[in-house]
Amino acid sequence: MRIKVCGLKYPENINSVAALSPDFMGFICYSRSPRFIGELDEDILALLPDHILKTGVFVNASIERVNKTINKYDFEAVQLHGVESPEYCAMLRSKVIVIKAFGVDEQFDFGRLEAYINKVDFFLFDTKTPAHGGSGLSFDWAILNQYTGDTPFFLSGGIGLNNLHEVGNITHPMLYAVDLNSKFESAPAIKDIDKLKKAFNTIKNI
Ligand SMILES: O=C(O)c1ccccc1NCC(=O)[C@H](O)[C@H](O)COP(=O)(O)O
Repeated sequence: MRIKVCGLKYPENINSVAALSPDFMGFICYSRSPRFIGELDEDILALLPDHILKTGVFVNASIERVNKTINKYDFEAVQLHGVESPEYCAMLRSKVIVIKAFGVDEQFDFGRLEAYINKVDFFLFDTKTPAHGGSGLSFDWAILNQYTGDTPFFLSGGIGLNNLHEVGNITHPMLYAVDLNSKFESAPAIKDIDKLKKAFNTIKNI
């Protein structure tokens, strides 16, 4: 099981999380989020180990702005949390790994995903909220049984030490990674390293 830690912003904390060797680190490029990276110095990210995929997280940004930000931070992946179209995703996929996020609730229609097949590398299933992400709320993971596609996915939304062990009960063959964010914070964008260490140990045994 791969691990993504999302919502990093502060240099010292970024380096402490990197020392845990997650597979992906997410940097929020959406100004309405409390985890927005703002004018984060690109030299901080340039020093991260190559095996950690630096991921820019966007919500309905223009392709120009996404491309500019990819170039600035040398992102290897983008995660898209708005209503980005399959064509938009395909344009970015010629350059970086594309993770398309969907807000899931009881009414979610997995048929919507068909248009994205071969246009994205991964789906990310998050809890549907008006804030687009970072809610700290989980959804009913049983809904994932309705997903019969073969694009691998990240499980996201309100994952914490309280429910992480239940991830081990998910037998879906396309579950690729778990996404850890607000449940591992002492304040927005400040990750609690001890909590993350516990989570990494749990995930290693899944
Ligand atoms: O984290 C945010 O503030 C955020 C805001 C807007 C769009 C996406 C955002 N985060 C993206 C993520 O990958 C989060 O890890 C995901 O939404 C789950 O967050 P949480 O429920 O806090 O675990």
